[in-house]
Amino acid sequence: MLELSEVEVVGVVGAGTMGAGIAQVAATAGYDVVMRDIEAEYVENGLDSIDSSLGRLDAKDALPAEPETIRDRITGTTELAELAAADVVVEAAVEDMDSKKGIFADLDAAVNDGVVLATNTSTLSVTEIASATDRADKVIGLHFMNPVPVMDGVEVVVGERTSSEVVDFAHAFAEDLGKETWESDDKPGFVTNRILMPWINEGVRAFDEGVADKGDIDRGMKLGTNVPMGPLELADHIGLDVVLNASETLHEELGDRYKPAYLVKRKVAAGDLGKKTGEGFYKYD
Ligand SMILES: NC(=O)c1ccc[n+]([C@@H]2O[C@H](COP(=O)([O-])OP(=O)(O)OC[C@H]3O[C@@H](n4cnc5c(N)ncnc54)[C@H](O)[C@@H]3O)[C@@H](O)[C@H]2O)c1
Repeated sequence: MLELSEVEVVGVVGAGTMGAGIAQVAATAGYDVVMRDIEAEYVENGLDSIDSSLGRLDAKDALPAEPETIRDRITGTTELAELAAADVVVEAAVEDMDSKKGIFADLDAAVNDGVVLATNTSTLSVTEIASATDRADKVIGLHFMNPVPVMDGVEVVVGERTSSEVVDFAHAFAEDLGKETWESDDKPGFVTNRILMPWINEGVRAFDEGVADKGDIDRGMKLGTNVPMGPLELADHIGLDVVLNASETLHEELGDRYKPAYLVKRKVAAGDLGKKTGEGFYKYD
């Protein structure tokens, strides 16, 4: 299934922040979507967040169809077997190698031979994930950015065995979802997180070492380098647990310049994970 014109059904694994976003943009582009999570409650939460997001976009006249029409294209399920209908699958489950390998082995058995299996991993090796399947040539990274319906970019990550046809297909598919793409080799952190994680950790260390107040660090980077969020704000937005996990993976692979900042570890230990828990470097209502 390497012709985009033959793709009718998009499978999505995981109905969390990213899975729900990917399901939403695929349905908005006109595809039927099967979104699978492990518990009915997680599926429902994912569908609720899609409803809210579609409602917000509709209020801004930013949808190509009625929100109900788009929403009706999405089927939520806990059944792996329902993914058998998919012509391409994007996995957006937990960032853990053993889990991803288990999911890819299951997908490999569940879907047709020609189906491309993409992972939304932020930092894990696409090649290693692909090794859990008998179709490593059809496994690729499609690294969507958060929030998926809002962010324009998708990083296409090429594994050791990914075929050039699958790379072309991945770019075309992401573009059809309204995204612009860039390509990265399968090296730790790809382009984005390899550069972003040390930037965030350095911002946290600068704060910890008293270089400036946290507000001044964020304002300095925004006004000084034209980024929309400074490092501490962005860390809160991403989730400090996610930043720590990504930094630890990169540290393991790339050495000491990727060492997570101490304050990130301490905040995660305290349960202050950023926006999602109401407190990180800043407090949220
Ligand atoms: N959140 C971000 O900013 C962001 C950005 C880019 C990439 N990513 C990557 O996307 C992936 C998902 O991240 P997220 O933030 O959406 O996580 P999340 O925790 O919000 O959602 C993950 C979902 O996957 C489900 N899940 C776990 N095992 C599963 C299985 N076997 N089958 C089906 N569903 C399963 C969980 O129940 C959960 O609902 C991760 O690999 C992450 O690194 C996240």
